[in-house]
Amino acid sequence: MTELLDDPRAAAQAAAEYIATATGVERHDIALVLGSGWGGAAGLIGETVAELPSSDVPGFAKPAVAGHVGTLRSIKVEKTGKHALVLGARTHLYEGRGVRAVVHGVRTAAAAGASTLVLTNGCGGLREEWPAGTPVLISDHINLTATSPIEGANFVDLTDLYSPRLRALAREIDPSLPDGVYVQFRGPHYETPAEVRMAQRIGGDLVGMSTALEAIAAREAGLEVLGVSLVTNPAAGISATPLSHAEVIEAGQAAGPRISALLAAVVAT
Ligand SMILES: Nc1nc2[nH]c(I)nc2c(=O)[nH]1
Repeated sequence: MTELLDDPRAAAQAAAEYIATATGVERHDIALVLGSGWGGAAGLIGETVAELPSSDVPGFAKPAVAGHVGTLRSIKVEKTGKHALVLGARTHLYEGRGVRAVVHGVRTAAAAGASTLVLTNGCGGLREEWPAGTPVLISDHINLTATSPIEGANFVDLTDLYSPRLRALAREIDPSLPDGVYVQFRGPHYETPAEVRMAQRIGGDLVGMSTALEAIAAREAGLEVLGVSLVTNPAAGISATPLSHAEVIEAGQAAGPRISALLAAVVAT
């Protein structure tokens, strides 16, 4: 049986056409993927024009957990009149749907007309000076997934993949934002303390299970990318006293207003 994603380009086109019809918005200028802890940002970006279950959009996953339906939101940015497409549901590589499914949302955003992509995530922090709740601008990544969304002899350059222009703009809004290198592991297990030490030694500052593959696909599609991580926990072995899950959730929530305001300001520029 042929799968829609057997032809990624056609699948993205079909998804973009579905979104244009379902939302009544012909073209979306900017797309955002909201990771763990970033959900509150959508409400600050502007007025929701339409919201639809991601699972209704061609190529997007059916809800993994019954009742847990991710949504796509079309938001009109007040200040600029631009249209933002907020992808509330992310497919992770560890779900086993393949790398085409992981980057389908990014390719759909490009097909929908976006020229800018904001990728956010929750992640583990490798620096003791970055407690849970610290937002970090991704300056570069290390892809430890051993795969790529790019197929065939298409040797895409990834220099400045995380736009220096957009990072400078974010830092004008919040000068205290540090830069960090994000290391994507496949997951779903967390890293061992030895793997965390390895990630530090090879130049990583953050560890996660998303973002790098999406950013590569975004570059291939010609999108300008801003990546922002929210440290939600010290990575394994970093902190002598591991946070409880409740403390991790609390730290993420406490950071909510600051990171939501940052995203809203970036989108409105
Ligand atoms: N790989 C990895 N992903 C994460 N996501 C979150 I939230 N915390 C972590 C973490 O410590 N490691």
